[in-house]
Amino acid sequence: MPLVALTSIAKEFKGSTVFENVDLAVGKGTTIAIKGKSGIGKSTLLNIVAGLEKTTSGQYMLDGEDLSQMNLNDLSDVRKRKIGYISQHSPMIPKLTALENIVVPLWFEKKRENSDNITKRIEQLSYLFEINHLLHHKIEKLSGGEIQRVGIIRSLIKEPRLLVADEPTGALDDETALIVLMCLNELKTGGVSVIIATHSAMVAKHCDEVYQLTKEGLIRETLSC
Ligand SMILES: Nc1ncnc2c1ncn2[C@@H]1O[C@H](COP(=O)(O)OP(=O)(O)OP(=O)(O)O)[C@@H](O)[C@H]1O
Repeated sequence: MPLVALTSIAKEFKGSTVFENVDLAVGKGTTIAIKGKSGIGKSTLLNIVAGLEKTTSGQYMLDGEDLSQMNLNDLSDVRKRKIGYISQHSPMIPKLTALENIVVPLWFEKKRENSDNITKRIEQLSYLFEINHLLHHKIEKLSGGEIQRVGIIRSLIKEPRLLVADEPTGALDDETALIVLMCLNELKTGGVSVIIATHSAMVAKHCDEVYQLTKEGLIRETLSC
């Protein structure tokens, strides 16, 4: 069973159709790139996948749960349990350290997880993403690529099954973007599925599957070697 299954998804804003007939199946540990011209609806589609927005019609199954039938409260609960989200500019608190920013999502947890487990997870991820030496540095002193890696670790702190990334490398130069991409690809080994909206051919090249979003649905591209 795929982790994500979208069937005939359509989205309208005030009666105007953004897209329709969107079908997508995302396996565990798979990275997916969604391309498409500006304004076609990539962010809207990712917001739906991230549980931030409702579909107008169609079915969205995530890990066996039907998100298309849920109200906003239940969607928020699924988001907390199963979905991580990053965008082009991960919002950070500049005067706090990288580590303090990473644990912000845990401030709002009713049930606190064992802090040894959290510390271990942050250590592992920060070594993996090569920012372990920066954990106690203030965010305002870090580069864009370093901040983006802090953002990815923060989005993974609650061990989501799915990471939704809206133009995660859009504000970075190619070299830094590649480092961030490598980090995202590393998540596959832990079974996390990643869906990335991007304009970048380089980003798409590093994903397992690439799709073009059109008004009539998603079209899979064949990858050339
Ligand atoms: N909340 C909203 N209310 C009304 N219209 C919206 C809303 N959000 C998005 N839209 C419209 O939906 C369309 C798709 O927008 P979206 O941001 O998803 O496109 P995109 O493909 O991500 O664009 P870009 O590549 O430029 O970021 C646009 O025409 C936009 O104006």
